[in-house]
Amino acid sequence: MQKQLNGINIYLIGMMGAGKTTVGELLAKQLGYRFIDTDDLITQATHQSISDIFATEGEEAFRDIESQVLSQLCAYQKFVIATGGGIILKRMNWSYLRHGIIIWLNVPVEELLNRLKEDTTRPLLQHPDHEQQLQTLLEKRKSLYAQADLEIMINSGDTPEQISTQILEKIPSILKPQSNALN
Ligand SMILES: Nc1ncnc2c1ncn2[C@@H]1O[C@H](COP(=O)(O)OP(=O)(O)O)[C@@H](O)[C@H]1O
Ligand SMILES: O=C(O)C1=C[C@@H](OP(=O)(O)O)[C@@H](O)[C@H](O)C1
Ligand SMILES: [Mg+2]
Repeated sequence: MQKQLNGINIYLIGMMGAGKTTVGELLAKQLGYRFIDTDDLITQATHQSISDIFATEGEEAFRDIESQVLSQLCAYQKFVIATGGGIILKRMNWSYLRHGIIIWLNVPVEELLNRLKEDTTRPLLQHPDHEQQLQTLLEKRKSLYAQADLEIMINSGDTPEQISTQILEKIPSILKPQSNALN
């Protein structure tokens, strides 16, 4: 598979709680790729938690930093990149994401809710009604997530290992044949 990928990066997109970070780490191991999470890069670059950035500088400032971090990743190869759930919002980010293979982890709200019920780290989930908040965000974002190269439908009970395997099985179907323009 690595040979077929020819070093191209893999970007995981999807709602908060979709498993981008969890599945991404596994997928990287199976591909012999390195793993990176854009939120981690942002925290390292700013020495602030994501929540603190939202609280002190606001969401727009966070989105600008997120975009800068993403733009720098284009220079690298052989990475599985777990993105933040809102990375699809900025049109400019798609020009960076399109450097790689974009995979949407599509998880139903009830499963997201189940996974995030104890979560206190995500600033956009501080709304008292988590289900309503997730539903509203997903409705706004679904058409953007759907622009991914590959959609992985995930159901409750699907393990990270099963999802990673499913991704590996489906990637060949979206790889463009290597052009043999020189022959
Ligand atoms: N396939 C899965 N099944 C059950 N729980 C999962 C699965 N993938 C991730 N989780 C859990 O869901 C939460 C969010 O996972 P995470 O990888 O941080 O998602 P994201 O990066 O998309 O926000 C974590 O508690 C994680 O352990
Ligand atoms: O959905 C979003 O807008 C966000 C998702 C978070 O990342 P995860 O998707 O890893 O939770 C993080 O980037 C920030 O809280 C904003
Ligand atoms: Mg994450």
